[in-house]
Amino acid sequence: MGQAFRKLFDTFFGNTEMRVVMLGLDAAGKTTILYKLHIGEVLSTVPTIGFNVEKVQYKNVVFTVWDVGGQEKLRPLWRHYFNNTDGLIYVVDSLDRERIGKAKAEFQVVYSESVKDQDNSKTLLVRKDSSELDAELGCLAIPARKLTCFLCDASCLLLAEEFLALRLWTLETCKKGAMTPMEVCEGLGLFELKNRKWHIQGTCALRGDGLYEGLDWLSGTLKEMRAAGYSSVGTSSF
Ligand SMILES: Nc1nc2c(ncn2[C@@H]2O[C@H](COP(=O)(O)OP(=O)(O)OP(=O)(O)O)[C@@H](O)[C@H]2O)c(=O)[nH]1
Ligand SMILES: [Mg+2]
Repeated sequence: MGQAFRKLFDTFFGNTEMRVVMLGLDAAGKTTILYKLHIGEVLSTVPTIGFNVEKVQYKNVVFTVWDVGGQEKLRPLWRHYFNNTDGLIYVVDSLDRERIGKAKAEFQVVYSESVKDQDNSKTLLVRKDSSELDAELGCLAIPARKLTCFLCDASCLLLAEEFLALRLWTLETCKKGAMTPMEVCEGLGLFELKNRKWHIQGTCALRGDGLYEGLDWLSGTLKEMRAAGYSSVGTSSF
């Protein structure tokens, strides 16, 4: 009983480690997000060949964030990073309407690989706008295969609330041609995901808007799941 209580206490109040991989098409904004979170600054980036990895402490969670290059020739390697992670941040440029189909196709590959190989992976999706825009949006999703229907319902409710807020927030941005969160969800086929918990979040990596809200949701969800007996951190192959 004492031990069980301790475990529950640690889950909510102790330091927790979480391994997250960040994927998305080239120039989606992954490296910008990584360093905005890591050092609080917007670095001038070049296309990532291989990966960057940094630790990001947020509240009592230490995220190890893997940022993997998104160029076409690097995408076949994504699945290797997806293994043994707690979550996936999938970054989409909300102005890149032309490539939303491509973003979906690549996401589906990662998703089906995770279903095939893993029984404990989750996905977090983030979407951002392009540089011309002031207001920026995001889309983020976390599938988690072991979640119960109750948790799936909970994520739907959360999503609905988020949408209300995001819709207002993004009116101006939408006028400028960016996809709405709903459009990104539909574009990526998120509503078709089965047995996964996911969440949508507006972000602007340049200003940092939405990034910590995304981590907040991610860490809260992870803790919830661990408290429910879900153990997700595997041994990393890196
Ligand atoms: N407006 C805006 N521009 C962004 C945002 N995030 C990144 N950018 C810009 O998008 C461009 C590409 O960003 P990167 O972070 O290098 O993209 P990446 O996803 O790491 O690209 P690869 O390494 O090739 O996979 C840069 O010019 C960034 O300044 C954002 O949230 N808003
Ligand atoms: Mg990069």
